[in-house]
Amino acid sequence: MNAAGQNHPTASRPIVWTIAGSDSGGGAGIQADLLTMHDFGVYGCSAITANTAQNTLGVPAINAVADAVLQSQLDALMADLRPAAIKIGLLANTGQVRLVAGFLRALSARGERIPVVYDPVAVATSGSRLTEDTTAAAVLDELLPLCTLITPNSQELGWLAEVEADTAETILAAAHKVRGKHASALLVTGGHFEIEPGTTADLLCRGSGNVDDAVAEDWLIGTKIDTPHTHGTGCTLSSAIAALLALGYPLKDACVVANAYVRRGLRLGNNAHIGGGAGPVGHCGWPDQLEDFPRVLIQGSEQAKKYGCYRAQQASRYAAEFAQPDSHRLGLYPVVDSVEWIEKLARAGVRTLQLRIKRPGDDLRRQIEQAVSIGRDYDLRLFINDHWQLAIECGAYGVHLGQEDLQDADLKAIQAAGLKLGISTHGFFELLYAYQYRPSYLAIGAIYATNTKDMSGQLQGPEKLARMAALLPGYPLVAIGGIDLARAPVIAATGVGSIAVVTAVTKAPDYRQAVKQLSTVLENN
Ligand SMILES: Cc1ncc(COP(=O)(O)OP(=O)(O)O)c(N)n1
Ligand SMILES: Cc1nc(C(=O)O)sc1CCOP(=O)(O)O
Ligand SMILES: [Mg+2]
Repeated sequence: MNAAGQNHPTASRPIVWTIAGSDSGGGAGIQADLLTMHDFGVYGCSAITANTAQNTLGVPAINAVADAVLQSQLDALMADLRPAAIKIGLLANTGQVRLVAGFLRALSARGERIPVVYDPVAVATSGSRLTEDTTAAAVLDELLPLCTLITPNSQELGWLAEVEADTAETILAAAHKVRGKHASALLVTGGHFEIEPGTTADLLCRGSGNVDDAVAEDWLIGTKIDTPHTHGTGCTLSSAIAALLALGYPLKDACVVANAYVRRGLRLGNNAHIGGGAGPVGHCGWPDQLEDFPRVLIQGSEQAKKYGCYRAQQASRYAAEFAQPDSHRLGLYPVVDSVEWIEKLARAGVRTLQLRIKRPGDDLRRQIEQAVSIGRDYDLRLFINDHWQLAIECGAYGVHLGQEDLQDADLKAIQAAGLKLGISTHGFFELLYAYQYRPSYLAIGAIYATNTKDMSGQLQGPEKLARMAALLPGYPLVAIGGIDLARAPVIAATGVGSIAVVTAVTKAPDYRQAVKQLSTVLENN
C-alpha cells in the first residue's frame, strides 16, 4: 500500500509532471520527484532539463539539454498526459526559464488552471552551483508570475532577492522582495538556518491569489533532525506539494503535510550506506506521526517575538492549555439553536450539547442563562457558540470558537474563568494551528457537504478525517458536517470520540430515536 492508502495500482490517479534535472546519484531531481509522487499515489511524468553527473559528494557536470529536447518532452506530455499539477525543479539556464515560462503562459492563455510549484534549484545541498547567475532575473520577471507556489531555501531566496537571508527579519524582507507584485505564494524552507537553536523553520507567505490582498505569513517550526542524509529534500518537498495539490489539497494543507513527509524521510531515511557523502532523504510513506508535523507559530505567543511576527494586541488575549473535559470521548454532540432543544435533548439523555444562536435577539443573555441552568440540572457539557463573553458571565461549561475568532476572543479570560474551549478546524493546517492552543477539544469539519452552513471548499471526507484523527490519539476530537446515521459508523471508526450533528437530530422524524441510534454507534466503537 502506498502513502495515499491505495492498494490498487490501476485506481484512477491524477497525473503530475516534474520538469527538472536527472540526478545520476538517484537522490534528488527527477528521481526523488518520481519516488515522492508514487508515494502519494499520483502518476508522475517527467520532462528532463539536464542530465546532471552527480553523486553524494558533489556535482561534476550539469549537462543541460537543448531547448528543442525540452520542448519535445513537454509537447509529447501535453498531447496525451495532461497534468493535474506541475512541479518545476532545475532550470539550467535562462533559455530554459523562458521556454518553460512560455509553455505555462500558453497553457494559461487557453484557460488551463493548473497548479505550478517551482523549486528554484540554484544551489545543491553540497553547496554546488546548479544554474547560471543570469537566470534569476528571468525567473523573477517571467516564471514567478505563473507559479502557484515557489519553494526556495534561504540561499535560493538570497540569490533571487540579491540579499543575505539568514535571520527571521532578513528572510521576511527578502520574501516580500521576491514576492513583489506577484500573487504566487512562497514557502522558504528552513534547513539552512536556525532562528532558535535545535529547530528548523519554514516561512509560508500566501495571499488570496489577488495581488492587492493582504499576505498571511506563517512560520512552520520543527525540531531539527540530526542527520547528514538530506540530499533531495527540496525536490521531495516541492513534488510532495504538487502531488497533494493534484489530489485537491488546499495549498496550506499541502505545505504542512509535505513538510511532515520530508521530516519523516529525514527521521526514518536510514540511508547511511548510500555513497560516501550526504545520502538521500528517505521516501517513507504517509506521515502518520504528529512528531513529524510542524508546529504552526501563533503570532500572539511569546515565541513569535523571535520570528518577527509578534502581535502585541493578540498577545494580550492569548492563552493555551485549556481545562480538559472529564472524558476525551464526548459522545453524541447535537448543535442546536434554542433553549427548547437543549431541554428536550437533555431529557433524551444527551450529555454534550451546543447552543448556536446565529441571529441573536434582545433576549440572548436570557437564553444563555436558561441553557446554562438546564446544563447544571442535567450535568451537561454545554458549550456556547461564538458568545464567549456571555458564556463567561453566565458560568457556562464551555465555549466553542471558530478559527477566525481566535485572534479577537479573550482566551485569557475564558481560561481564567475555567471554561472549556472547543475550536473548529478545517484541514491539516488549521488542526495544527488550533492544537497549539491545547483546547479542550478540536472539531474537524466539514466531513461531508451540509445544508446547514456553506462549507464548500472545506470538505474533508472520511479518509482525511481518519488521517487527522490518527495524529492525535487520545485527544478529544469531534467530527462535524453532513453526518447522519448511515455515515456515522465510518466516522466513529476513525477513532474520533464525538460526532456533532445539527439536522441528523433536529430534522429527524423522531429525535429521541435518532439520539439513541447515533449514541449507540459511538458507544460501539
Ligand atoms: C462542534 C462544532 N464544530 C464546529 C463548529 C463550527 O463553528 P464555527 O467555525 O465557529 O462556525 P459557526 O458554528 O459559528 O458558524 C461548531 N459550531 N461546533
Ligand atoms: C455548524 C457547522 N460547522 C461546521 C464546520 O465544519 O465547522 S459544519 C456545520 C454544520 C453541521 O450541520 P449538519 O450536521 O446539519 O450537517
Ligand atoms: Mg462560531
